[in-house]
Amino acid sequence: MKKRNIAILGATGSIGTQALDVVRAFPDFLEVSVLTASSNADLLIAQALEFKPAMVVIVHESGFRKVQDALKPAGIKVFAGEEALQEVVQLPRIDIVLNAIVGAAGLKPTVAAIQQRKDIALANKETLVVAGELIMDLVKKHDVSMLPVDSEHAAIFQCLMGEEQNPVEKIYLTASGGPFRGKDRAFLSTVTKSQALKHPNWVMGAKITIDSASLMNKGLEVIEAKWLFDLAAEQIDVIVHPQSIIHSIVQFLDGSMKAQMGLPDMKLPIQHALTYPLRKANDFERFNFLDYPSLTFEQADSQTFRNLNLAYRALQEGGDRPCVLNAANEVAVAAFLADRISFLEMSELIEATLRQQNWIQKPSLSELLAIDQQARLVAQNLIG
Ligand SMILES: NC(=O)C1=CN([C@@H]2O[C@H](COP(=O)(O)OP(=O)(O)OC[C@H]3O[C@@H](n4cnc5c(N)ncnc54)[C@H](OP(=O)(O)O)[C@@H]3O)[C@@H](O)[C@H]2O)C=CC1
Ligand SMILES: CC(=O)[C@@H](O)[C@H](O)COP(=O)(O)O
Ligand SMILES: [Mn+2]
Repeated sequence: MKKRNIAILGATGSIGTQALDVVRAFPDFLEVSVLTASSNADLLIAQALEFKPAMVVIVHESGFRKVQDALKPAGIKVFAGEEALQEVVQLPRIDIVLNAIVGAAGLKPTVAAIQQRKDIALANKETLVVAGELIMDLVKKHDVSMLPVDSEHAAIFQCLMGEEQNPVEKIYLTASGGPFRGKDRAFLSTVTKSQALKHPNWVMGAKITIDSASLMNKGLEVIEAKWLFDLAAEQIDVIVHPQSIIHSIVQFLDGSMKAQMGLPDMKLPIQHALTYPLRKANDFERFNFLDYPSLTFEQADSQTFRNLNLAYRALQEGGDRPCVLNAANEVAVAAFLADRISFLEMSELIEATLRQQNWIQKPSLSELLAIDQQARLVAQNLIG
């Protein structure tokens, strides 16, 4: 069987390193041609020496010399800078681009990859939050596959397989509830970043872990689902499921529901996207029902965790609102991680940024990129 050639953007992160575990599990099927990192030169060098890609990118110029010195003798081309991300995805031999960059920085490489007719394995949910309508139009225009890696969306995608003739009544995105599930606002007013960084079920990068704690992750996922599956906001519901075993659910017009389940292990959705439509045998740990005698469900507490409703509102208002929401959230999370604002101040900052930004109804890609930058400045100025 012909090998599948992949580019991994954000190879040094949580998704990127797990994607390389998946590649290690299928050496006869998957091969890596591009690896990228932002600044982690040492890990990028180690990965490149193991996987022998044709090209690597280190976004921060400061790491270029070190990476170049280490990889040039191995014949690996090294590039630096943000623009290089859009160039390396164009390598003709690449079949599929796994975008595991964090934040809106993932948007331009996704666009470049689609324009070069590469299939996309998308972990970078911010791509669809910022520019979902434009991205899905490009996917159609260039006739590429958009394969979700985010666990909930990978679950919905799998539930929809074989159901092409059957409209969806609604979907339920499951949410763990994060480390502060059941807590009130008085409790949240004093939480620290080390508490917020302890996700109950998943080990992930810092930004998404804070988003999970604030329920913004689920808000971003509602927007991501809208564009991936062409649904109305009213068709997307969130249900808290603290065990993170059921990864999401589709309900059809007859009331019947399909759910996808498995251990909380991102290697499963990553493998699904990289080997689609094949399900290849692996030796990853299997789920044991007796380890989980009870799977439970609760209503999301959107009074305490305001981000979920902010995301629904941004989706319903449309236009540039999800882009502004995302930019303000990225600034808020970075400020919380830098101990500059408190946990609850994150939602306040996002609300204030949304209030201060003008509303554009049908922004182009270049307008969205400009709005993203403006919203970041507004949010940063609000922090002071
Ligand atoms: N982790 C998970 O389990 C899940 C993650 N996701 C989504 O996947 C994406 C990646 O998440 P995760 O792996 O946790 O994040 P990490 O922070 O662990 O990794 C991010 C990766 O992107 C690189 N990077 C960071 N900033 C930039 C930038 N401005 N330009 C280019 N590259 C950059 C990092 O490089 P360096 O290491 O050098 O800093 C790193 O390789 C996010 O959108 C997240 O929401 C979705 C579902 C689950
Ligand atoms: C693994 C994954 O897909 C994450 O997005 C996860 O869902 C985060 O957990 P929460 O349900 O707590 O947001
Ligand atoms: Mn998810």
